Amino acid sequence: MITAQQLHKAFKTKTGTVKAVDGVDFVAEDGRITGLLGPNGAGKTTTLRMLYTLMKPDSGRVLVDGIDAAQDPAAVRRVLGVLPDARGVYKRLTARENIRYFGELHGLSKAEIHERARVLSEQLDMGEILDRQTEGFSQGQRTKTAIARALVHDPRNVILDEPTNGLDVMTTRAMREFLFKLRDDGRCVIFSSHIMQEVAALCDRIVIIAKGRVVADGTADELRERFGKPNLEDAFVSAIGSEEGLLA
Ligand SMILES: Nc1ncnc2c1ncn2[C@@H]1O[C@H](COP(=O)(O)OP(=O)(O)OP(=O)(O)O)[C@@H](O)[C@H]1O
Repeated sequence: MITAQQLHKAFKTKTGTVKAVDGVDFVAEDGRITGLLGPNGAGKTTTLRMLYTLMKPDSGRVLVDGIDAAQDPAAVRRVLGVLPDARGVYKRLTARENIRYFGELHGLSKAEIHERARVLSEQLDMGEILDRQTEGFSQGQRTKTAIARALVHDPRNVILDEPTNGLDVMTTRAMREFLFKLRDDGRCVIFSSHIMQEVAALCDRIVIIAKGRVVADGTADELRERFGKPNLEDAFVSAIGSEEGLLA
């Protein structure tokens, strides 16, 4: 379970201060897919970066399985798998070597790494690419490698920044199935997207973020009811107060 409590993060730029995240609160439960939905620049990536300990909040608290990320970031990382926005796959290594490297960083044995690579490559349909050097991989192949690498230590919590970004229809469908499987295993899955249809298709719970704040939070049905709209798209427009972000 991942809890974000009153997260704030501002960046100083040459032209002033940008409040990227301005009081974000939500709880992502186990066995659920929680989607952070918001237009470009809403603060999704910054929120996720604080959740996975890459960035310290100016104020507020992150708890992962009850562990305070500020007090014990290493323990948080052990129970977390992360697909960051920059996939960062090592291009001199094969996909399997990328997975192995992360497994070694997590202190897994050779046998454990071998088994996890087998299971993940099967689930992500990576058979043909597993032993290819990743240089020249397509976006989808890089994303799969980065996901397999992120999950090598079988974490209970999974955070994915725009996991279907740039994927074709078939790969997106396969990715959805994969995320459903993670959920059905009882994991806590959080992902971000600016594509409403994507979030609607995948999420049990939707957290709508605009201008660094949570403007609505609930199931698709709850959001439709709350805004008195027949479909999620209209509810989303009402929640964020404009049509920006719909033109995915
Ligand atoms: N390192 C930084 N320095 C300055 N401003 C930043 C930095 N990181 C993020 N921002 C600003 O914070 C705001 C939120 O950015 P963030 O990347 O979190 O949004 P996002 O919701 O993930 O957007 P997108 O859908 O476009 O990826 C934006 O205005 C962005 O320009």
